[in-house]
Amino acid sequence: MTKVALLGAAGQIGTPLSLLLKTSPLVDELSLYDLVHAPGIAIDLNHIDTPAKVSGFLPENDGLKKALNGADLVVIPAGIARKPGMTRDDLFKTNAGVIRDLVTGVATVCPNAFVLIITNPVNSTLPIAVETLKKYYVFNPAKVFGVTTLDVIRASTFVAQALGEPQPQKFKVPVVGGHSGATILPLFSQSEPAVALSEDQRDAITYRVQFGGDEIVKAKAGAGSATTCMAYAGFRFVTSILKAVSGQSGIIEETYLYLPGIPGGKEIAAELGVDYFAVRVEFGAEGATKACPIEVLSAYEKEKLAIAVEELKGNVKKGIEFSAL
Ligand SMILES: NC(=O)C1=CN([C@@H]2O[C@H](COP(=O)(O)OP(=O)(O)OC[C@H]3O[C@@H](n4cnc5c(N)ncnc54)[C@H](O)[C@@H]3O)[C@@H](O)[C@H]2O)C=CC1
Ligand SMILES: O=C([O-])CC(=O)C(=O)O
Repeated sequence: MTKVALLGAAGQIGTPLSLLLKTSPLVDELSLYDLVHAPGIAIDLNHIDTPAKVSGFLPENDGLKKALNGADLVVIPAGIARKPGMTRDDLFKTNAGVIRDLVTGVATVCPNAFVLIITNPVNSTLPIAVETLKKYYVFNPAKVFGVTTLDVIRASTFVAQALGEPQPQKFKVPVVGGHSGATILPLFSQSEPAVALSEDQRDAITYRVQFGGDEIVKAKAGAGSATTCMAYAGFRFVTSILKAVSGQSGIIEETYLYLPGIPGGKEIAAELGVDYFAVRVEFGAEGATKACPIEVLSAYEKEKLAIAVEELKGNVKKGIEFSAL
């Protein structure tokens, strides 16, 4: 029996993600939690003819506790989203406290669950989640992740568009670093299959992956940021983890995590000089089993990597300092 809890379920990501999770054969129970509307969304979803049983909770009457009770995996898109003119870091003031409070719930109710943080700024909210779990002595580095799957999906999509290739999923492009602007680093030199990009194409696609979020924020003109593509990305990551948990081998996804806690991660963190970084990660039944080395970079990528690391250091520090207050 696998129970998934979705916190922030009534939001623009939460709603389509709850639909996708309801259709998953890997999910037996789905609990939805939000400040608003979650019980109604649960009833709505329960009219779908798939086996997963959905329940919905609001904060009153210990709703968070009930939502988390027995959860194997908790996915969190709760908090506020960007409007034009805002950076992801501008969300910190509101979302830092949201993550601390919700993860405190995880630490006390379902401390062994996987925890997937979608809420921005992920570069800082993941360290907050980790520090919160550490306070309760329940942090398991193999199970706590910042969701960066959308960056990977964008890299495949945009490179395929640039090359006029009809099957975007054919391109596996590692994306390392963090999840905002210059901290996002797609490694087109390591694309499989290999891609021959002109310098102009490489620069333009790298920029578009780094700032793809802004493209949507601008186009939505105040109505929010990436939502349906994020629900798709979040579902892909949840599915990969649940497949690995169910015994499937060979599962690899990029994710932003606390590297020193994972086999292979300590070396990468020492080399980079930062403990939190997205890399390709191998998954097994108990979570992350290996952080894959970043491999040989082009001169262009090396330059971008140094910029990403510097910016990330500040983002990580901000999250850790918040948690120390
Ligand atoms: N990691 C990634 O790649 C991406 C992350 N995001 C981030 O995901 C987050 C959610 O985005 P949207 O769904 O578009 O926002 P939204 O505003 O539509 O939904 C957020 C939901 O969270 C709920 N919420 C707020 N505080 C809460 C709390 N303390 N407990 C429970 N629920 C709470 C709200 O009631 C709302 O239903 C944002 O921070 C956004 O920046 C968005 C796209 C991509
Ligand atoms: O840009 C935003 O605020 C939402 C996001 O993280 C993305 O689209 O990658």
